[in-house]
Amino acid sequence: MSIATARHAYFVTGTDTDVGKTFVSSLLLARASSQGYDCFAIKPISAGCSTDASGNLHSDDAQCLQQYASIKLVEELLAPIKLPAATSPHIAAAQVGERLQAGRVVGHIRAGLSTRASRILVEGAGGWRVPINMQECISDVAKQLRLPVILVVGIRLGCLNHALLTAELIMRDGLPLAGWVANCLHAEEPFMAEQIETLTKKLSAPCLGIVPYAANGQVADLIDSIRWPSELVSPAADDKN
Ligand SMILES: Nc1ncnc2c1ncn2[C@@H]1O[C@H](COP(=O)(O)OP(=O)(O)OP(=O)(O)O)[C@@H](O)[C@H]1O
Ligand SMILES: C[C@H](N)[C@H](N)CCCCCC(=O)O
Ligand SMILES: [Mg+2]
Repeated sequence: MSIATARHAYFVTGTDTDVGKTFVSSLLLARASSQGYDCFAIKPISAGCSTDASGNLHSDDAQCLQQYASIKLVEELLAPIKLPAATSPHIAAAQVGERLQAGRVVGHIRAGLSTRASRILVEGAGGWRVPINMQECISDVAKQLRLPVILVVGIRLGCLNHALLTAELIMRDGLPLAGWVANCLHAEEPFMAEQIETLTKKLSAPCLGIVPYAANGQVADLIDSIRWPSELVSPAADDKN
C-alpha cells in the first residue's frame, strides 16, 4: 500500500563518475519503496549504453533504478537520451552526430517529473561540471530544474578535494545542497573514518548516511544506512513541504 505525502525531488550528483550515484539512488528508492512511498528515478543522459540483439540501446543505470522504483516509468521517460560511447556526454553525442542542449534535456526530465510520486530522483552523468556540449554542463540541467542536490561522495583518496569543490560549486550555482552521502567504495580504505569526519565538519549540509561497501552488491540489506533529506525534518513538516 502506498502513502500519499508531499513531493520531494532531488538531483543526484557525485564527486566523479563511478562513485556510486546509481548505487545510492537505488538504495534511496528501495528505502522509499519499503516505507510505502510512490517513487521513481530518471536517468536523463546515459552514456556507455550497450546494444541489444535488436539494435536497441540499453542503459544499465536506468534499469537498475527502475528495479528499485515503485513506479515503473516507460523507457522514454526513464532514459530519454541513450548514447553508446562510454565517455563524457558531449563526446558521446558527437560520436553519433548529435549535440545535446540543456533546455531539451530539461524538457525530457520535466515530462518524467509530471508522473505522480512523492519521492523522485534525477541522476546526473559523472560529476557536477561534466560537459553536455562545449558551452553547457550537466549542472546547467540541474540549475534549470531548480532541484535541491544530493552529493554522493565516493570515499577514496582524493575525495575530500572533489567533495569540497563540488559542494562549493553547487552553492555558487545557487542550488541548495540537501545532503551528502559517504559511499564506501572499498571494503578497506586507509583513514576512512577520518575522511568522513572531515567531510562532516566541513560540508555545510547534513550527512544522509554512510553506505558500507557491499561485497555482494545487494542494496536490500543497506536501506537503514541512509535517509532521504525529508526524513531529517519532523514527519509533520515532511507532509507539509
Ligand atoms: N557501497 C558500495 N558497495 C559495493 N559496490 C558499490 C558501492 N557503491 C558503488 N558500488 C559499485 O561501484 C560501481 C560504480 O557505481 P555506480 O554505477 O553507482 O556509479 P555512478 O556514480 O552511478 O557512475 P556513472 O557516472 O557511470 O553514472 C558499480 O559497479 C557499483 O555496483
Ligand atoms: C560513461 C560514464 N559511465 C558516465 N556516464 C559519464 C562520465 C563522464 C565523465 C567525464 C569527465 O569527468 O571527464
Ligand atoms: Mg550511474
